[in-house]
Amino acid sequence: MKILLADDEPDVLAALRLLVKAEGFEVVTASSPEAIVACAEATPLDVALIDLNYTRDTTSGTEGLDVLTRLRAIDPTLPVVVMTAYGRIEGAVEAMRRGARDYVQKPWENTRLVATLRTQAELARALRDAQKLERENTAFRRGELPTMIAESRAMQPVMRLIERIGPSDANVLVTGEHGTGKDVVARWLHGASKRSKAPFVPVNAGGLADGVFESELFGHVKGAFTDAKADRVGAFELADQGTLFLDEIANMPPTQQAKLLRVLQTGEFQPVGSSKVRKVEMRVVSATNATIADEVAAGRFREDLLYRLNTVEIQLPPLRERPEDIPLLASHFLREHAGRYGLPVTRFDVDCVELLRGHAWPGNVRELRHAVERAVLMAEGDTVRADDFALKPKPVDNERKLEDMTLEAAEKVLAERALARANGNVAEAARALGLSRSALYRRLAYFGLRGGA
Ligand SMILES: Nc1ncnc2c1ncn2[C@@H]1O[C@H](COP(=O)(O)OP(=O)(O)OP(=O)(O)O)[C@@H](O)[C@H]1O
Repeated sequence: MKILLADDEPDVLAALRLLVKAEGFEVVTASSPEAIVACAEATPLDVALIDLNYTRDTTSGTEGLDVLTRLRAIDPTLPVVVMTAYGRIEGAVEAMRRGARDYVQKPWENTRLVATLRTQAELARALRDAQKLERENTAFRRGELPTMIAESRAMQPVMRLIERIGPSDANVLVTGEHGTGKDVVARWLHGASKRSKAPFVPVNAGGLADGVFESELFGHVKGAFTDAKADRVGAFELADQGTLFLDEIANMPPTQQAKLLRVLQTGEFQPVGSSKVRKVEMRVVSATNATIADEVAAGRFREDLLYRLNTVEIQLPPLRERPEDIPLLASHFLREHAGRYGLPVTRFDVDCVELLRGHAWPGNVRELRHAVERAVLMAEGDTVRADDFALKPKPVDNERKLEDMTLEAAEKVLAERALARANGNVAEAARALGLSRSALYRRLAYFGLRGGA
């Protein structure tokens, strides 16, 4: 989570920075109204903590209030918390009237300040997600399915399974490493089901603090807790008749697992602070990158909850096990990013395919997507070249690949590596390979390689 801290006193900024960094926030700082605005324009933020007074006008707080108005214009969903000096509550009241989400008085109390910032960031994230969801659900209602490229042999059984169970009501657990496309599969399943006119609601189930979990899933009523300034509809209610997508389920703490299980068993829940029981009906698709059977065996994940979730399990292979999809995915991402940035890039140079297929892709499809995005931005003219990718050769992968090579190809790779290690000195490389210098020269000429000495 990214936070902007703004104050004109360097000591205050330093103390705040230390405090929130230790809590896992990523920090940017500003010490003038202009810098605050510039920062908010340049970086996506989760929350801003701004002082109301700056040197030009140290006590009235009007500079801070102006900044607040400008921040609201840049991004109305950015939660702003204001700081005032002790005893200057009027400024805080006016700031709240102008859209600040909360205020703290100096000297602040660390625990409370951090809790306020975290709550505001999480609530704002939920609001932003809801807006994104609305846009996506409009696409589902039009009958659109997300693009899913899966031509490789390893993906064929997966695709057959997805197509067969898509229209059914079965709960599905999607497993696979980070970035393998679990989210895409969940959306596809929803889009292909009879529920596609009802909402698809994703929840990062593994990333919610206890205080936010219930509010996020079950909603709350106004006044249920200090920050509950209005009623909030939870994910369960939003997903009624549709699909609830629970991501990162293996990271849920035991208390949350128990609460989730209860609702899945009964279909009933109560929003926080309400005594009214709501009843809902939905399909649940969940996802994890952990080996969930191991989590159950280790006692970290409830077996009865797993049975509720994994009526069908879909295992997505990592990208390195489906290299045939790499060129197709790369072309798809090239079109996407060229379109997004309005660039005339239309093709890859031939070397690129070899480069991309040879990379190990520990971050899977997401890493490939980012790599293509960068390359599209770097490309000159209409063609992406191998140099436009910032891919480092992966020694581990080369080792593995030697086994798949013909003897001649492996010999060439070994000669290249020996030369590289000897900084191009043929005599030294020959010694390392156990060849005479002239024998290595002959091999190099044959392979079209050149030694430097
Ligand atoms: N088969 C595919 N065809 C097209 N795009 C894909 C495919 N698989 C993944 N992507 C794209 O790759 C990116 C990562 O995919 P996604 O978010 O679905 O992965 P994930 O497994 O849910 O990741 P994480 O475990 O980190 O949540 C997304 O931008 C997604 O659109």
